[in-house]
Amino acid sequence: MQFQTTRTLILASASPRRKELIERLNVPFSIYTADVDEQSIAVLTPEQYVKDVALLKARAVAKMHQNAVVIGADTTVAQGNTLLHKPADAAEALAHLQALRGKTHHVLTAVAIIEEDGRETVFVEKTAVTFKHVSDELLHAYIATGDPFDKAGGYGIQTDGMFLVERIEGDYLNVVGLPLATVCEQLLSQRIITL
Ligand SMILES: Cc1cn([C@H]2C[C@H](O)[C@@H](COP(=O)(O)OP(=O)(O)OP(=O)(O)O)O2)c(=O)[nH]c1=O
Repeated sequence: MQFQTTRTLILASASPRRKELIERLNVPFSIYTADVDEQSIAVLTPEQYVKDVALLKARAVAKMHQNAVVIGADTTVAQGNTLLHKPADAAEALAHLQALRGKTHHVLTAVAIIEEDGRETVFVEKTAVTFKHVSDELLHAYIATGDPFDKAGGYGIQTDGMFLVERIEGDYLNVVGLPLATVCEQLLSQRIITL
């Protein structure tokens, strides 16, 4: 697909997955990131938390690039009201994956769009993911690949985490880090991109 834009687009993300997905729109964009303190955000509900973090990321970049449309995102894994962030070490990765094993959890990605005039739009997409009843042996082997550590919940559905997944309900790309179809729909509706 080839979309058009006359605006300056910035992706406020260091995630290689988000970069690859935004590239599929075939419009020019740049990447800038700013350090944010995600721990400063209070967790009221998983929905509110991801929205606030996505906004924090987008605002930190928009502050320095006021003539651009800035897109920020945050992906978080929620099991009920418990959030499972990126694991700090192998023990935490194992704890996350054992907690997710044989059950259904939700992956929430919030996308925040800040326009040149400061107008903010934020939305959340939710995908239900059910894990298989996998063995500890498989979990150890998966953790040894190093894949869990830069990913919310400690797995990547698009990488070897695929061996843990029984089924999903909702947008697959939302789990990978950006619900591209909804992002595209939103950018079209705000006339940030056109056909
Ligand atoms: C559950 C899951 C998460 N993830 C990734 C998506 C996100 O990149 C990451 C969650 O961390 P985020 O904090 O959302 O993003 P990030 O730190 O990678 O990048 P930035 O803050 O600069 O935008 O987990 C996968 O790649 N696959 C999966 O299956």
